[in-house]
Amino acid sequence: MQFTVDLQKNLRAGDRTFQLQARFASASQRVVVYGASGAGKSQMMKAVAGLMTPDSGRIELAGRCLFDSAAGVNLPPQQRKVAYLFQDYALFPHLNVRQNIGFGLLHGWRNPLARADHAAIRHWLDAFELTPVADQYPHQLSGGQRQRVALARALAPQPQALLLDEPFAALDPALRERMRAELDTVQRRLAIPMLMITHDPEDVRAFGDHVLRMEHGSIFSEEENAA
Ligand SMILES: Nc1ncnc2c1ncn2[C@@H]1O[C@H](COP(=O)(O)OP(=O)(O)OP(=O)(O)O)[C@@H](O)[C@H]1O
Repeated sequence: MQFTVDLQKNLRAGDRTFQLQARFASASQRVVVYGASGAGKSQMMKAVAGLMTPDSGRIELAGRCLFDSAAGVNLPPQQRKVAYLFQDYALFPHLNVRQNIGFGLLHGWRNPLARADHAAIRHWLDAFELTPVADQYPHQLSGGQRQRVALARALAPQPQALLLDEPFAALDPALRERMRAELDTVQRRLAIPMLMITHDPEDVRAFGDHVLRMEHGSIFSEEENAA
């Protein structure tokens, strides 16, 4: 199995409660979970990434246990070896493109400028055609360039899985199509397991080898297509 997720979490905000009961297993490398706003998709992703601790359950990625409440396992996010791409890309505004990509690789560096020309950074700059804008800052980039920087930064530390939260939501339609094609190529080239949450049917069509539907905190299986 590439993904085994079975988690429970009771979320409370004031007198409102939300019960997350996400359960699925997939042998596919491209799993898409879709559902309306508020269905619980982001909370599930946070649990997989280690940014939210479920009340109980078990999470495995490619046979590696990340969380198991019964066994007392709860790996911290940095040990999970997953890349989490947020909707808004969350690039560091005060770091240029080269430094943003290098951040994950050179975690804890004291002087970003001195160490930023690492061979791996050059590789990713090249792979995503970002070399011409390597010294520019996020606010000086187009939406597509920002998305490519975020993807390069996520992939640079060679994660074992890619988690994507509405990765194209902020892009205009033409760019969205291009970036979908780009992600499609990159995922196939690296053969990296990918879990995407979205409410866009086009994402489901493009990446849903295994499609799951989420409603009111629970997951329903839809279909598993040949890769
Ligand atoms: N920290 C929290 N405490 C309590 N409830 C929360 C918390 N975070 C989210 N929720 C609730 O959990 C539910 C699921 O939220 P979540 O962000 O996972 O939905 P989503 O499916 O990702 O929606 P969207 O597509 O809009 O991002 C919502 O009802 C939300 O109000």
